[in-house]
Amino acid sequence: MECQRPVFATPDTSHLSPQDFDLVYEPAEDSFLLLDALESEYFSLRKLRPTICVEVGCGSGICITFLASMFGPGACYICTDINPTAAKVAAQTADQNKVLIHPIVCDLVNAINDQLRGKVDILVFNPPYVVTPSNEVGNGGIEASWAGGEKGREVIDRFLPHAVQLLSLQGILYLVIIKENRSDEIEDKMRQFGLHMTTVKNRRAGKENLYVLKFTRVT
Ligand SMILES: C[S@@+](CC[C@H](N)C(=O)[O-])C[C@H]1O[C@@H](n2cnc3c(N)ncnc32)[C@H](O)[C@@H]1O
Repeated sequence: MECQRPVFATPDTSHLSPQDFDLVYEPAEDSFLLLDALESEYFSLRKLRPTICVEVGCGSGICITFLASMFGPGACYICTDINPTAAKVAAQTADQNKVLIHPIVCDLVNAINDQLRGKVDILVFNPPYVVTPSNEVGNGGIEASWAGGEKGREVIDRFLPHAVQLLSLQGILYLVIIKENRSDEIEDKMRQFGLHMTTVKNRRAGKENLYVLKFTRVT
């Protein structure tokens, strides 16, 4: 008998107000595409028996909360954001949805790099990917949600070498990008680090062509 993939509810963010979303990224098409991708990967991810899941740039906390609902209390759920309000709001989202997460305020994965090297089973990042002038990158606050600099890749390119180091042998990275970020160039970079890339989801949303890329170690 064929086993049906379970459907997971989108985390409840009704506790967040419009004022919260002046300070923290409001879940949008990119966030929901990432949730769809994770849900579609449920069986492959379950096989990993994940023990450590990390989201970089958690914003409202919708994605890490979704992962925590998928895999339950057997794993540890850590998320980071450079925006302190995002870390606070993400903790509230987890509470609202009755899961436990550990938000950390830091640049990318600086605070967990050493302790979690080679230990992360599921790593996700919906990064600031919009093509903007370089001087808009890393300005903090809500602008940090989208400002990606040249080719929209300045934050992504800084993150990729860290991702490679964090992943466990079986670990999987899911990364949201848009067409302008040049998936072919990202694929070349990651191949040099020994990672194989596939596309899990692709959707057009207004002007944006969104992709969820998946990276695994070449065995
Ligand atoms: C596009 S939003 C995604 C938010 C959330 N994950 C979602 O999918 O709705 C990008 C997030 O990355 C965070 N961010 C940007 N630069 C970062 C950095 N250098 N280190 C950690 N987080 C960063 C932003 O503050 C923002 O919350």
